[in-house]
Amino acid sequence: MLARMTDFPRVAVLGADGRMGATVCRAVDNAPDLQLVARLDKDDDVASLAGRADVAVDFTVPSVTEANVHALLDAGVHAVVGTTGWDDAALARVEERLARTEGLGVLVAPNFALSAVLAMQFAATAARYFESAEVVELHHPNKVDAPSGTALATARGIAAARRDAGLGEMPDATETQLDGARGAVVDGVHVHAVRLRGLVAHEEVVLGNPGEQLTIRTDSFDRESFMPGVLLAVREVGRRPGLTVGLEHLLDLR
Ligand SMILES: NC(=O)C1=CN([C@@H]2O[C@H](COP(=O)(O)OP(=O)(O)OC[C@H]3O[C@@H](n4cnc5c(N)ncnc54)[C@H](O)[C@@H]3O)[C@@H](O)[C@H]2O)C=CC1
Ligand SMILES: O=C(O)C1=N[C@H](C(=O)O)C[C@H](O)C1
Repeated sequence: MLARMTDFPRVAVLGADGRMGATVCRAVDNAPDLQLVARLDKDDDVASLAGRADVAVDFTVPSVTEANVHALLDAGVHAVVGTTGWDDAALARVEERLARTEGLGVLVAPNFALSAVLAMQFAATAARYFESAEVVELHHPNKVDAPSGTALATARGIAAARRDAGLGEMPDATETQLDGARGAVVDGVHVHAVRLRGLVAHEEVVLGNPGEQLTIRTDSFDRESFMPGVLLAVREVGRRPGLTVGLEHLLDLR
């Protein structure tokens, strides 16, 4: 059965007992135009949502999120996904699955906070003008993946912009190092991950030229920062059949 978005979409949350899932449940509950109809966590059956939910929001763990999306599509439910761990192959499998199902939409976004979406955009815009660019992400110590999905997307955006501009490798004379001292390398961009009690989700992009530096920084001090973006995606996903990657497409930024 295919979900047809009503005026008051019925929303399910996957990962409802988690930090993000619980925050999303509260946000949906408080939204006058949305109905929270199901809170699922591990061991709950996604197939049970068929005919009961129009949209499901997935904030679970990287190891299960793709399977959840396929199960949601089987159940005829649109999906909004914030969970990290998506690579090109996983996205391509979902796109291929969507091509066989008219009318369903999936939106996957590495970050739903406006400041983070803008920071990624600003970093990609600035990248072509600087010799050097590195990404430092800083998160709470309960995070299970490193680097963050946002940092991966930021680094890939910087790398693509540098490639388009014909820039070569960044200057780096390092000959010897302790393992990890220069961070992970994502498409040629160094990415550093800090885990610190007290933090929520933060990222700094530093870009350097001789004699000058540009710093672009985004801070989510509270998970509330992700909620306007999540709710926007919930309201819009049914109007966007197929796969959408990134909240920027709903914000008219690209
Ligand atoms: N895109 C964005 O704006 C944001 C993305 N995230 C990402 O969202 C994900 C969740 O983050 P947190 O809420 O902090 O993690 P968390 O560990 O607090 O919550 C994950 C929840 O998923 C549940 N879960 C595990 N397997 C499941 C399954 N098969 N079905 C249903 N539920 C299952 C767990 O029991 C837990 O309750 C992470 O990948 C994180 O990086 C987090 C914040 C913002
Ligand atoms: O785990 C988190 O907390 C976050 N995860 C996402 C990521 O990995 O980019 C988004 C945000 O940084 C918070």
